[in-house]
Amino acid sequence: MALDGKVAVVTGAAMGIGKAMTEILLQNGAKVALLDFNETAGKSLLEALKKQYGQEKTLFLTCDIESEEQTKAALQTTRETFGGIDIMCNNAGILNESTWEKTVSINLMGVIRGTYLALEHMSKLNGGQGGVIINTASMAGLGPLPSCPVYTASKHGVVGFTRAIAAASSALGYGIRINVLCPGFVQTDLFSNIPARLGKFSLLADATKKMAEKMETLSVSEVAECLLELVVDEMKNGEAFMVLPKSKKYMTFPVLL
Ligand SMILES: NC(=O)C1=CN([C@@H]2O[C@H](COP(=O)(O)OP(=O)(O)OC[C@H]3O[C@@H](n4cnc5c(N)ncnc54)[C@H](O)[C@@H]3O)[C@@H](O)[C@H]2O)C=CC1
Ligand SMILES: CCCCCC(=O)/C=C/C=C\C/C=C\C/C=C\CCCC(=O)O
Repeated sequence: MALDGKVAVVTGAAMGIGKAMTEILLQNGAKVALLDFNETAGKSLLEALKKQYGQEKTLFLTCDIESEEQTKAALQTTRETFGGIDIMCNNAGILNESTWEKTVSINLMGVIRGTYLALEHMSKLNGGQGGVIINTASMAGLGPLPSCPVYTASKHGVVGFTRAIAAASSALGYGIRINVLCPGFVQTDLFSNIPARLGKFSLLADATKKMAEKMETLSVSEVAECLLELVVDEMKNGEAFMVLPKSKKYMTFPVLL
């Protein structure tokens, strides 16, 4: 898919990986609606992006993806402002093993919500133009991160949901490709204050830091490059793309049928 003139939505766009995704989409000619519940960071980023890319290329919408009403309204406003939605990046996520229900609600339910609401605008069965949806999981969606059982569960959920809805999209003719990104450790706010995020597993903080040192960390722009690959490559549907500093690979899974 060529990005010039296309319309993208990025959740969790104010900081970290979402910010880098927003920037790479803009650099490649897309218009981007930035959704985030951090209004201060979102508005400040918007101001900088408008100076760099022009007034008409971006939009910031305060949106908590836990809220059906706010997410629905944000997608409607994006469509009314830019004329449609071609690319949906369900990226917002948290890591907090203490408030574990919230971790599941944002990381898994937020991705499902964002996908279903985007399909209403994008699916060819609803009169949409088709397009591509990219969900952000993690390497913890492919294997266990012992210090973060609930985060791990939420990310496995994102991988499973994405692969199944991608197969459904293909079988039912939605005209939408749906893929999932699975990065290793990335230098962002989420990857800071680790003991405080782990709750009853804080004793495993040192082991987690050692694991991250051994695997090495990614920059946000390395992850954004992989998002771009999944967006532009028309052959990619239902893929789980594992991204590490020195290697990236499309995962293979057991064939069930
Ligand atoms: N940093 C890392 O090591 C890795 C992160 N990931 C995933 O990448 C995604 C982005 O994470 P980072 O950029 O690292 O985190 P971050 O903490 O730097 O940025 C997350 C952004 O999402 C927003 N956000 C959080 N909850 C939200 C909600 N309910 N509604 C709207 N916005 C919300 C935050 O305000 C923030 O702007 C997450 O899904 C995370 O699980 C995946 C692999 C590794
Ligand atoms: C404090 C931790 C921050 C967590 C952020 C995050 O999502 C990082 C995850 C990094 C690694 C995930 C850990 C375990 C994955 C294990 C195995 C994957 C196996 C893949 C394979 O090749 O089969």
